[in-house]
Amino acid sequence: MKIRTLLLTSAVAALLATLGGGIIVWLAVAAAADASAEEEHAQEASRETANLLVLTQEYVLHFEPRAAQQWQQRQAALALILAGGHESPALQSLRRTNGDLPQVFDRLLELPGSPDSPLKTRRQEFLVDELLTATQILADGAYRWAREASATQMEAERRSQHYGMAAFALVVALLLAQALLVMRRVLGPVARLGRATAAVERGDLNMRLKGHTEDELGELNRSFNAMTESLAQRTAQLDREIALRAESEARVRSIITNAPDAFISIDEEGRIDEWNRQAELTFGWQRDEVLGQLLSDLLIPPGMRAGHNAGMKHFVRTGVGPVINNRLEVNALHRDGHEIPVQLSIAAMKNGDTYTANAFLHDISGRRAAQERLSASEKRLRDITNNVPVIISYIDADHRLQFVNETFHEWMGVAPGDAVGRKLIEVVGPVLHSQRRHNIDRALKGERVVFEVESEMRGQLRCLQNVYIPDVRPDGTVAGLYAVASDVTALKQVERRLNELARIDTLTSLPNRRQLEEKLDQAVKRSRRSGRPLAVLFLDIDHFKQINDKHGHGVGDEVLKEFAVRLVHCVRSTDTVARLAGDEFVIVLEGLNDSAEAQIVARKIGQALGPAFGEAAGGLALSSSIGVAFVDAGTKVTPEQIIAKADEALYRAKRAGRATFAVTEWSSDDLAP
Ligand SMILES: Nc1nc2c(ncn2[C@@H]2O[C@H](COP(=O)(O)OP(=O)(O)OP(=O)(O)O)[C@@H](O)[C@H]2O)c(=O)[nH]1
Repeated sequence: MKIRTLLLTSAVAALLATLGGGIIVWLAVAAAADASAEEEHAQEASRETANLLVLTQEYVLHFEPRAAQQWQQRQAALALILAGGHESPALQSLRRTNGDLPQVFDRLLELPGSPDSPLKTRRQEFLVDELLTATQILADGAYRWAREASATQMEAERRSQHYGMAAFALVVALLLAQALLVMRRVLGPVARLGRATAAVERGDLNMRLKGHTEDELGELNRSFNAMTESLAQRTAQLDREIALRAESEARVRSIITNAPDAFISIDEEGRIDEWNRQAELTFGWQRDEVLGQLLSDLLIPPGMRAGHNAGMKHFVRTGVGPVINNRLEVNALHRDGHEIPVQLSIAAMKNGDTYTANAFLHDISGRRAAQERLSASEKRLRDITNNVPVIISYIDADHRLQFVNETFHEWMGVAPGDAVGRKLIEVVGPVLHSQRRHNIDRALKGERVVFEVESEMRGQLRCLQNVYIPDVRPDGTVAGLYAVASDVTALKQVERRLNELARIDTLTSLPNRRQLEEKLDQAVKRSRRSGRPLAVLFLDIDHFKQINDKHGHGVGDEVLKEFAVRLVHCVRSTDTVARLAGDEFVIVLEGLNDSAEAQIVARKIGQALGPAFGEAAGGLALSSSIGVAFVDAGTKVTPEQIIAKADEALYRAKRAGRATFAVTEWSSDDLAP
């Protein structure tokens, strides 16, 4: 049952009981009052009857009229008294007795004052006696009535007291029962709830109440449990959030403390309220020294303070300013008075109606010095690149020129300002571009390329040695290429000359062994292509050693020179006459029809040597032995094999007595594989 219903029911019961008890008590009290009034009435009647009896006795002694009058008045008053009161047999008897008295008294009055006869005397005595008896009876009756009324009144009073006590006891009992009920059903659970609430207040959110009755306290218990459960969850959630926030704050503080940049925050008055470790390192002030100090006094150079303070005033009100949310480079004061270049980032923080600021300051002294060093280095590099006689350029992956030096300007006639940013083909033209395109592509694929190319630049043919170096990013992709082009035209000419010299016999100006090998190789290939045979004649001056020995090496040299000239005259211009070494010469005859033609040439040489040599050559007559190797167009032999065959034939000619020639006989073993 609901407590409210229970309390209401018990209250109604108590009320009804109290009401009933009250009515009973009231009735008892009323009865007692009634009995009391009756008792007073009876007492009064008793007193009056007693007085009447006294008056009667006085009257019957003297029979005075005044006494008679008083008796009558008293009797009438008694009649009036007896007329009231509760009807009862005793009262009715008293009324009757009192009502009979006047007749007796009147008869007594009717008697003369002094009886004059015994009869009268007797009659008077009889009437007196009757009157006294009746009055005495009346007095006795009134007395009894008074006693009875007094007993009745006492009984009524006692009863009313009993009823009052009983009602009081009932009310007390009911109140006690109700109190017990309240204690059992309300105060106990409320006390437990109070203890549980106190426990919750102390922070014990695991407190749960047992006893899930269906009354209000049961509901309250459930609500309390739900509330503590919710509180526990909410508290746990809050704890987690607080922990997360604390962790986040700790992280932020750690980041700020250990930030590589100086972190400074200022309040709306421009006073410092945060100063991290890097700020200490950068500006030389310790955190404890600067907290509460004006930023402008510590960090702003004197010349900038007025502007700073004006800007601060505006910023504090509006949250905006030229330095807010911008990255600027400014100068700040170090503790020792020197200025430090710093990169400044400021964020505004709204704080009620005003704004405060958080600033990160990064000391860029090192960077600035590095920039200056870099600029100087770049300038030096530019000076160098502009003054070296090579083209230095950078071509990006899109084939656009991103750098060219002054030499490029000089050779190509395009100023760096007109070349940078444009496609290479637009700057150098399609011809030069096509000469380089393949190698550019190779370099852009990551290959270091070195190549030579001859290009006409501003009407001048230049032989350029190019080095393309790929610009490889850390991830392996190629951003572009560095191109270095050196003009090796002069070098090439020297090289060509050296090459020629290396392939020419300096004494006779004939091709030497090296050039002979090249020319023979080409001749063999031509022979195969043309199908025309060729022949190689291997010549050696007979007894040349003796010329040297007899006439000296100078004469020997002259002999060799004139010998060479005579050989050249014996062959066609398309043939090759070469000096191998010492007095050994080789002639390559091309475009032959058969071996007979080679033999004809051999004989012709023999005849050409017949006349005496010039004066410088000592006027000598000499001869030569010749080995002839005839090579048909279809014969697959190598130049070395041909030379060897000719040498072999020469040996045979020497053996045959010199001043003659011998022709090679090829066997199948001689064929090249
Ligand atoms: N003057 C001169 N002599 C040279 C030169 N080169 C080699 N000789 C000499 O040429 C000579 C060659 O002699 P050989 O061919 O071996 O002998 P030879 O006397 O010709 O005898 P045969 O060849 O058997 O007839 C050597 O004495 C070399 O010193 C040169 O450039 N100038």
